[in-house]
Amino acid sequence: MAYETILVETRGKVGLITLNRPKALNALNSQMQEDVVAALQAYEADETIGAIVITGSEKAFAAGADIKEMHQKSYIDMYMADFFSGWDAMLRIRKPIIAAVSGYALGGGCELAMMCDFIIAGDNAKFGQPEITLGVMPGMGGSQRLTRFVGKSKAMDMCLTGRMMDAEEAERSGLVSRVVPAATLVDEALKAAEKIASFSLPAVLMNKEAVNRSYETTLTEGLRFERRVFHSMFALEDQKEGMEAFSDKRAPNFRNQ
Ligand SMILES: CC(C)(O)CC(=O)SCCNC(=O)CCNC(=O)[C@H](O)C(C)(C)COP(=O)(O)OP(=O)(O)OC[C@H]1O[C@@H](n2cnc3c(N)ncnc32)[C@H](O)[C@@H]1OP(=O)(O)O
Repeated sequence: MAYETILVETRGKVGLITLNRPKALNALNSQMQEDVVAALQAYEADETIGAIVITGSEKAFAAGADIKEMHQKSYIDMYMADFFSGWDAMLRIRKPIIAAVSGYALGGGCELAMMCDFIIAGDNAKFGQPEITLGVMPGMGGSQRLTRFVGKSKAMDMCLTGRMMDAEEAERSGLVSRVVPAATLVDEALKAAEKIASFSLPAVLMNKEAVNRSYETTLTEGLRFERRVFHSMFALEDQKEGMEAFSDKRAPNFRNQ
């Protein structure tokens, strides 16, 4: 399938989506939202794919929602279109998605990265929620997800001052899982995705679901959910294979069953 605003390549069991509006620093317009969601849904349906990486350019993962597309819209335009709600489809993707962030991840760019399952940052990455400088506030989840990642104090600081956080601070604050040299960012993200894709797909999906559940429920309910899902994994052939392979001192051969 051809996309207008992204490049899509398959590398073995990994889907790689590259945001591709370089002249606008990958500003996220409605077309890009449609393209990214469609590509993710295609990878979700593709049985050969075990994990997905989303990346941008060296200068910008994405410099935010497209201000030029938005700025003339009225309240009723935004409300009736439920503007940005198209991104919610990303949350229904069950396969893991890694954001590989180089350069600017601002506003909607930071929010898109946070919608992924984890973020690997290049050492040149800069994160921010600068909406306050435009007279608005985050609208793709920044005020909620950033607060969960980095805590109230830093999230307030970022949203109220609009300042950027560099890669080192982002790692220290828990926003990103690791920082790597910008030159090797995509390779490192692909390596992580290949590792995930080498495991049992149902086990991967259940791990993702359980970690995400911790954001939505109490500790008691989350622990109960984890135990039930863990028990259910003993119905998988891949559980037998994984544990037998350990005992036999050989590599497991997972069949996603
Ligand atoms: C989703 C919500 C609700 O949360 C809201 C948002 O996301 S609002 C957007 C938040 N993002 C920003 O406010 C960042 C805006 N961009 C910048 O501040 C700067 O571009 C920069 C600091 C990231 C980089 O500066 P510089 O290197 O000087 O490049 P520029 O010349 O400014 O940009 C190059 C080119 O890209 C266009 N651009 C950049 N960001 C956006 C954007 N968010 N929307 C639309 N277009 C953007 C910029 O206008 C330039 O294009 P031309 O004007 O030269 O055609």
